[in-house]
Amino acid sequence: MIRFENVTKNYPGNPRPALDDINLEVQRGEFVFLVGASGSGKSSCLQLILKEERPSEGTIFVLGNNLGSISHRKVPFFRRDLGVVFQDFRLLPNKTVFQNVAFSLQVIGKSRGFIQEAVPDVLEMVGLGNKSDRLPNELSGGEQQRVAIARAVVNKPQILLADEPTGNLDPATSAGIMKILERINAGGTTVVMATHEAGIVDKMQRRVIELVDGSIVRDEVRGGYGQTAAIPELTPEILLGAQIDQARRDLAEATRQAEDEANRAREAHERATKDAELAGRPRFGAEDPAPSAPVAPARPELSRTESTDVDVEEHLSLAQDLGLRDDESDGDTTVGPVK
Ligand SMILES: Nc1ncnc2c1ncn2[C@@H]1O[C@H](COP(=O)(O)OP(=O)(O)OP(=O)(O)O)[C@@H](O)[C@H]1O
Repeated sequence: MIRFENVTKNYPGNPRPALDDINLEVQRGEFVFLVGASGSGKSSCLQLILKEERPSEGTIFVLGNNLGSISHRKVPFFRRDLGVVFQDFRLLPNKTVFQNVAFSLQVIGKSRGFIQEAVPDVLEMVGLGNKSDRLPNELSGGEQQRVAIARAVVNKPQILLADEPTGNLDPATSAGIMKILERINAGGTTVVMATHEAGIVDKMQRRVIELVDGSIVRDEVRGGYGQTAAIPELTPEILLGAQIDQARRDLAEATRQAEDEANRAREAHERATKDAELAGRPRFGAEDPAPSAPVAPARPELSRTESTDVDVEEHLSLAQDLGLRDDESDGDTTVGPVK
């Protein structure tokens, strides 16, 4: 169903490969966790499966297609058999729950009748049958993710790719999301999920593929999150702790020096005032204040994120994110099926 043969992925400007000579095979109906520290190559794997990125070396087969042989025009068709779920939901904010799910079917040219039947079914399946008229901002994070899952599976894809789908959710809500993904998998959909969540992986006891620096270091049929995936994330924290301690010491030393300097200046000022008084000279005027400790320069203003209007561009880019539109169709503002 998914096969990587000696796949290496290099990104421009990055001397180390994101994926380094990977070989893996995922069978139909499997539930696979991709685990590993940040930067280990999990998202790159998913992007390669979706043909969002091309391998620098090696060959990838998905659903019997050699991805290197699929032309750009055919990519949207290929992606119809793949559903995608992201950590940040990526819902259209001004569309209702129903419209968000219907969107992915409209994009691929499904009939009105099909949409009217399929959308309520899938919303029922994710437990949102009674919320189809709500807008995304009227839903909890877990509910928004359920809408995103409904949108990903409404067309019954053979493969569901999930990139940190529980990353923004609390443990109880995440457990609900995992139940839905399990149900989708039980219905025959192959699920590949990248995650950092040890608790979920340990509880599910499914296949675990662990990446370290772009290499597969573990591929277990029924595995847990493991120890090594966590070590690279802990190490920087330890280093960070040492750096914070050093920064504190540096700051204390700089403060002490500044105070010494201010004291010396104040003493000199007092001495000079006294000398002037003794010599019968005028005192220092108000326009000649006592030196004070240096003032820290003002911090530069942080730039504010610009708000963007919901418009055609947003719909097009969402269609691209969902793999329903070829991202190289410059100037083409339709999101319908490629003929
Ligand atoms: N578009 C890109 N351009 C350059 N380097 C990239 C790009 N995308 C990813 N990388 C690099 O490739 C490596 C793997 O990144 P990837 O996003 O696949 O890791 P990840 O395991 O999914 O990380 P995370 O858990 O933080 O999402 C990292 O070193 C990353 O900086």
